[in-house]
Amino acid sequence: MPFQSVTKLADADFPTAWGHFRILGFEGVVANPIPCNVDLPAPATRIESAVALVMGDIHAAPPIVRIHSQCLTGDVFHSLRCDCQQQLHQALDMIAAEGTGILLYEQQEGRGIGLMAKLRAYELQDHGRDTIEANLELGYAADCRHFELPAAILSSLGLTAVRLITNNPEKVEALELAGIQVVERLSATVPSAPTNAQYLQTKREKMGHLVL
Ligand SMILES: Nc1nc2c(ncn2[C@@H]2O[C@H](COP(=O)(O)OP(=O)(O)OP(=O)(O)O)[C@@H](O)[C@H]2O)c(=O)[nH]1
Ligand SMILES: [Zn+2]
Repeated sequence: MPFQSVTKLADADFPTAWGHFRILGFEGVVANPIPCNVDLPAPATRIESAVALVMGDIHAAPPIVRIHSQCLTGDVFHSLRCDCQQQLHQALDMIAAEGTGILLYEQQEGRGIGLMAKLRAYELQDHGRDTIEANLELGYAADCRHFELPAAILSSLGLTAVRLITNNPEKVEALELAGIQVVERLSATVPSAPTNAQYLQTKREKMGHLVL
């Protein structure tokens, strides 16, 4: 999906529990976005935003990168329905251990369907649907995300090669397509729990994620 523009809007000091980062804010304008829901009209343009947490010298060698999709329920409320919060913390632990790396936090809540639709999908899952079936029943694609904005941000940071923390082959493909070499894929697998076992099984069996 082509971007009309990708702009860096802010670059500030950012001390955290994991160490010292810079926090960068980016905005991208997408022209003629493909609608994600069959029942909703597509706007002429869509604005996407993402945050980059940058630690250390990211140009000395291909840095560790995590592209993390927003999950309010997991990241903020520590939900046990998914593995997002543990993945977020694991990635920040890995970056802190190396003293360098980038966490891209992109606002594609609920695999791009938005928070309210994700909560409605949870309701359907409570009645037996898996994550994909619930999205489809609400008129959405199984996964509405695309990863052009994170790729464009990495390019704008002057990177041509990274080590990517992910189990999702689509993220690797998206970066490679954008001319960013993924020289290593680092596993984003975290221990499963009874509350997220079916969620992880669907990712593995129906979405092709490399969850061990
Ligand atoms: N639609 C929908 N989205 C969900 C659900 N559970 C979690 N999500 C969203 O899924 C996104 C995370 O995607 P995942 O498929 O778990 O993982 P990934 O980012 O593709 O892959 P990794 O890089 O391996 O973590 C976040 O935006 C969550 O809000 C759900 O039941 N339904
Ligand atoms: Zn989550």
